[in-house]
Amino acid sequence: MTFATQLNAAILRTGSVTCVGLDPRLEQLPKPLRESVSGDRKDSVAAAYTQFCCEIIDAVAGLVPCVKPQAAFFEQLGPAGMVSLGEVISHANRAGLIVITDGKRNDIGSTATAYADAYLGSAEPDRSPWGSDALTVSPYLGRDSLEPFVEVCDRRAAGIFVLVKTSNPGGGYLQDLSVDGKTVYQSVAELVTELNQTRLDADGYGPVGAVVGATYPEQLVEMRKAMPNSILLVPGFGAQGGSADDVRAAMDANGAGAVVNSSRHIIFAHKREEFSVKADESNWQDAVRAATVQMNEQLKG
Ligand SMILES: O=C(O)c1cc(=O)[nH]c(=O)n1[C@@H]1O[C@H](COP(=O)(O)O)[C@@H](O)[C@H]1O
Repeated sequence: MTFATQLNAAILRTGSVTCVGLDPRLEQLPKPLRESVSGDRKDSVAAAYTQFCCEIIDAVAGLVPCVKPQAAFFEQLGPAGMVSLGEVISHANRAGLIVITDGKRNDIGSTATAYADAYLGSAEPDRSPWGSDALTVSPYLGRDSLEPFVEVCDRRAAGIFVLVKTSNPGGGYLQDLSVDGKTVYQSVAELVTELNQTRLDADGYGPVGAVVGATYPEQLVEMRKAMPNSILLVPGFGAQGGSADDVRAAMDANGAGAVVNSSRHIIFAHKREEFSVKADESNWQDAVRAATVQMNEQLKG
C-alpha cells in the first residue's frame, strides 16, 4: 500500500485529520518530567523527551492518524537527542501511527539520496534506519534534488511533504516572488503535481505531499486546487493562530487528503487553563488527550 493510501485510510479509520506535532521543550515539560532531569545534562533531558513523547503517543494512538516529530528539538541535544528521536519514531510505529519526520531536509541529488535512504520507509524488508513514513523536504535546490526522494518513496511506500507555502510571516520573502507571471510557490506547486503524475493511487493521490500553512487561508484554497494529487500537511493551527475555518478547504470531499498539525497547543495542553490539571501536573496526559479530542471536534464541526 502506498504512503498516500495508508495515510488516507488512517484518516478515515480514526475519523481525524489531526497530526500531533512532537516538539519537546525542556522548560514546558510537565512538572514530573522537568523534575526528573538532573541539571542540564543532555542525556537526562533526552530521557525526559523520550518519556514525554512516548506517553503522548500512547495518549493519542487511535485518536489521530499521524504524529510529526520535529527533529530540531532532538538534534539540539546532540547524540543523546538523536537516540531519543529514534526511540520516539519506533514507539509511534509500534502504536500504529504514521510518522512524518519534520527535518526540512534536502541537498544536491547524490546527497539527497542519502537523506532519503536515512529517513524514508517504516516497513520491512527495506525499512530505513529512522523508520519514518514521510519527511518534510525543501524544494530550494530544484527538481533534481527532489527526484531522489521520490525514487525512494516508490521503493519503500513512503512519502515526502515539500515546503510550498509555509506558515511563518516571513515565508513570502522568497515564496511570493513573481517570476514569469507566477509566484515561486505556484511554480513549486506545479512541480509537485508533475512529480505525482505517474504515481497516483486509486484515489488519485501520489507520494509527493505539500506543506501549506493554516495562516494563509486564501492560498490554501488556491493550493488545494493547484495540487489535487497531493496530501496537504497544514501547520500553523492553534499556537500560530490558524483556526478550523481557515483549514476547511484543505480536505477533499471524503474529509481526507490533508492533515492539520498542532504541536504546542496539544503537547503542552497542561498549560492551557481550559484543560486544568492537578497542581503537581501528574495527570498531564489527560490534558493532551482532551486537547486532541477538542481539535478533532473543531475540525469536524
Ligand atoms: O513543516 C512543518 O511542519 C512546518 C512548516 C511550516 O510552514 N510551519 C510550521 O510551523 N511547521 C512546523 O510545524 C510545527 C508547528 O508547531 P506549533 O506552532 O507549536 O503548532 C513546528 O514543528 C514547525 O517547524
